[in-house]
Amino acid sequence: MSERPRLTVLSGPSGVGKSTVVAHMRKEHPEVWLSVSATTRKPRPGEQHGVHYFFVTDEEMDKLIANGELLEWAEFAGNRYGTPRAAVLERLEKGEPVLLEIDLQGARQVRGSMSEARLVFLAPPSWEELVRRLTGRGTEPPEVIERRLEAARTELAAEPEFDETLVNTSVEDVARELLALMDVV
Ligand SMILES: Nc1nc2c(ncn2[C@@H]2O[C@H](COP(=O)(O)OP(=O)(O)O)[C@@H](O)[C@H]2O)c(=O)[nH]1
Ligand SMILES: Nc1ncnc2c1ncn2[C@@H]1O[C@H](COP(=O)(O)OP(=O)(O)O)[C@@H](O)[C@H]1O
Repeated sequence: MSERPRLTVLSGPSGVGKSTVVAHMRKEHPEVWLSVSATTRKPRPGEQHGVHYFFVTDEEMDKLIANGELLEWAEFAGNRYGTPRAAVLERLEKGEPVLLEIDLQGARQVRGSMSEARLVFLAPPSWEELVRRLTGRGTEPPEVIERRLEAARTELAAEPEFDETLVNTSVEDVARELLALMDVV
């Protein structure tokens, strides 16, 4: 156990399996606190306000940004996403392990503002497998998938900026590796 649990950032291209890995990990370790982001994206079927995201309007997002309420924020594939600052700082103060699942631009901002953060990159086993997962998820129309794959090329190229890389071949293995990196097990 380290003296003070650090902030861990998990990033990686859309469709690589971030949500799947995090959900698997938290099933067995609910003490890992996952920040709930605000987003202007519309909810997918089954997504709940306050659980998966805080779904906000453009005006509400403008206010969150203007009031300095976000630790970081970014525009990704046509929508804005941001991490509510207060909740993260509160958990870190209490010494709880904190996980942010955010995009590359957000990860860079956190690196700049919180030097103790550990940045973890989740990589696909191959480009073809990433396309298969993103397409197979069936949550986005083809033009949105295209946009996300375009972003994915930039994100994959930025992998060397991260402290650690985990390849998502097996959800179970990656979840275990992530827990170990977070000093939870
Ligand atoms: N910068 C930033 N990115 C976020 C935040 N929340 C989610 N994201 C990222 O935004 C991207 C799109 O998320 P989403 O629309 O849920 O699609 P999915 O990751 O493919 O399921 C992903 O890379 C997320 O990690 C946030 O608060 N800040
Ligand atoms: N290790 C894996 N092997 C095969 N399929 C996976 C794996 N991890 C995730 N998936 C599948 O890939 C798709 C995208 O995963 P998701 O967790 O939504 O990605 P992200 O949150 O990174 O956008 C989902 O259909 C999920 O079931």
